[in-house]
Amino acid sequence: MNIIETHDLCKQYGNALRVAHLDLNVPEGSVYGFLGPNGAGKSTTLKMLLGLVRPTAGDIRVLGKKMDGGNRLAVLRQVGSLIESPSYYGHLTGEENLRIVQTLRGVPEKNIREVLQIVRLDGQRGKRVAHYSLGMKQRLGLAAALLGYPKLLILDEPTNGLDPAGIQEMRELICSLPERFGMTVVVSSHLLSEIDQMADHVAIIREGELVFQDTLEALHGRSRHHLALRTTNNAVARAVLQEKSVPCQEEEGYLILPILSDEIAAQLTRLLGSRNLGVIRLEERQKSLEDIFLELTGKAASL
Ligand SMILES: Nc1ncnc2c1ncn2[C@@H]1O[C@H](COP(=O)(O)OP(=O)(O)OP(=O)(O)O)[C@@H](O)[C@H]1O
Repeated sequence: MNIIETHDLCKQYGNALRVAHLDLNVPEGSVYGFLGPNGAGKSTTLKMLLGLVRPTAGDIRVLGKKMDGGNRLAVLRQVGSLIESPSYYGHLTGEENLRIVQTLRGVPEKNIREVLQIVRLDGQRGKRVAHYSLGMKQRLGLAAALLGYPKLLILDEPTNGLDPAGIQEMRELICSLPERFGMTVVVSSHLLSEIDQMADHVAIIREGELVFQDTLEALHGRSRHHLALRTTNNAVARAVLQEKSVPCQEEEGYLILPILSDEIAAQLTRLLGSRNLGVIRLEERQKSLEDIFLELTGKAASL
């Protein structure tokens, strides 16, 4: 079952279609990484899922219900979110801040202690939030999102601005939520490496359009092995390969071929030698996830 389904979801700002015909399927119990370069439309999409931005066109179903006027509030009661920097009262303690949210949401008081423990802020609960580090503030934001033990958690770039230790901690926390509490987590990022370490399903968007949606495993499956061949005359070598029906394409001075058995590779190098071609390099390569991200989005993975 999919906990979120969108169909033909669009958002237009001025004349520009910033989110274009998105069909998203978020499986229940997954950590669903929503990946794309800056400005690709991630925040706009997540805000539409939460009813904070009105779609120009398309349908959204969350927890099996269509997100329209009648259902919206009932659905959102089962959804927690952290969008942009969390807001808080700096002069109040972490616990006092959570008490305000707890009262507004009408959830049991005992949840405050529990979520403070989950985000490992129980030792700092009496400290004023103005004196919290950025990582602590971010964890407090997550605690507020967790207060009602939502079925679905939507987090927009939750590791933005955190130091490496804070990032690692947030990542571990997010990964643990489906198993510990049966939650589904949608988490956006512009960093492939981050999604690679957190998610089991991935959607990649580019300029508002979905360019990939599948399991993380399927994304890894795209990083195929291949052979790279460099000879003293690639143009002639290419013709020889064609004669032998070996598909190849030229990339930066190398002929790129599919993986061949040792025996066929040996035959091929002998044949090239017999045509007076020297083999300078014959190496096995694998496309990295970064290469795939670049192919899909036109942007480097770390942008
Ligand atoms: N309220 C708005 N009015 C006009 N244009 C907007 C508005 N909100 C977003 N946009 C534009 O829509 C596009 C997508 O923005 P969005 O914030 O959704 O991207 P993003 O993928 O979340 O990027 P980032 O990682 O930088 O936050 C951008 O070109 C942005 O300028």
